[in-house]
Amino acid sequence: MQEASIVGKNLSLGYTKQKSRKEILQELNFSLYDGEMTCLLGPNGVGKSTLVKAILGQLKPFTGYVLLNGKPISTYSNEALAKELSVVLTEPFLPGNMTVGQLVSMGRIPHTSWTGKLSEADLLAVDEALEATKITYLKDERLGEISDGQRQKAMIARALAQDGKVMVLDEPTAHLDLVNRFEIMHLLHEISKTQQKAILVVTHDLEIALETADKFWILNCGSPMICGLPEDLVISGEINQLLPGDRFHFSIDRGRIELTFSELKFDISGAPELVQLVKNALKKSGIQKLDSLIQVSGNPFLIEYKEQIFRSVGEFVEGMKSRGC
Ligand SMILES: Nc1ncnc2c1ncn2[C@@H]1O[C@H](COP(=O)(O)OP(=O)(O)OP(=O)(O)O)[C@@H](O)[C@H]1O
Repeated sequence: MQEASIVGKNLSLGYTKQKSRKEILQELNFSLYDGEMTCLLGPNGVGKSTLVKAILGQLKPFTGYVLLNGKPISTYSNEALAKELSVVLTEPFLPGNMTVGQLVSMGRIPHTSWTGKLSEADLLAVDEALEATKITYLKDERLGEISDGQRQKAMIARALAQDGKVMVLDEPTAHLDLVNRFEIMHLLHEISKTQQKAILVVTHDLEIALETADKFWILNCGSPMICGLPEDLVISGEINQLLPGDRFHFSIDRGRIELTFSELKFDISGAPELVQLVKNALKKSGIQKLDSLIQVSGNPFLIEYKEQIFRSVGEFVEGMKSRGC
């Protein structure tokens, strides 16, 4: 039986201004399981940060409750909460002259005595956190003199040193390049497994989340939150709730978001990945209709159309344009 450190029951969340209530999310039910990385996805403004605030005990629900280790989160003191919940927020203020080691040591604050002095156990926890995030070599570097990806890993190391059972990260990969985004998400997934932590990551990176997350929570305006295995949500088509309108869809075959070509009239034969590339190029160049079969083959790549051979997609598109298509 899986253990859930965080449970939400019948939550309705929102904000109160003067005496009027603005309800943002209704009827939320969820469990954040230990040893799993869950990604929270949804369009801008749907209420992801609002839900995170409720999970962190910073926003009182209109109705329902959040349980942390089986106890209402509202019954935890700030100190007790800091021992259970580690948070990595977007763009925190970090003094540039602080070293990575000092930042990670800050994660131990909830555990130190009033003197603030780090014990042997605290120092060990800091070293372990640096090691788990593979940044021991950065310990003495200043935050102002390392890359964004390295700084993000340092923030994760600080959260790890805090040693809460639950880690909540709000867009930890924002502003990072593709490789760093993959690396951070893989790292978080690895930590969830090796340290049996319940990790919640707010992200807009659908494709990387699909590769790395154990569970998805999908928020969409006006519909109930969807919780499930990413793979099941792809198979059921529920993943498409993240792709509003009909311009895009999620392709099961290719495991990625694709343009929907319903308005395009092409008859193309060949390997699906090559067909997709040719369709993309035709669509971008404004060609919507070709009346004969387009045959695409690889090794060597060529396109045959009305008995004419084209050796690249560019050559084909130019050829079609010159025919006035
Ligand atoms: N303090 C606040 N007072 C009143 N309304 C708020 C407050 N904070 C957020 N909102 C509103 O709640 C809604 C959800 O905002 P929230 O920040 O939770 O969305 P989000 O999904 O995290 O968006 P994003 O992806 O852009 O970060 C928005 O309509 C927003 O205007």
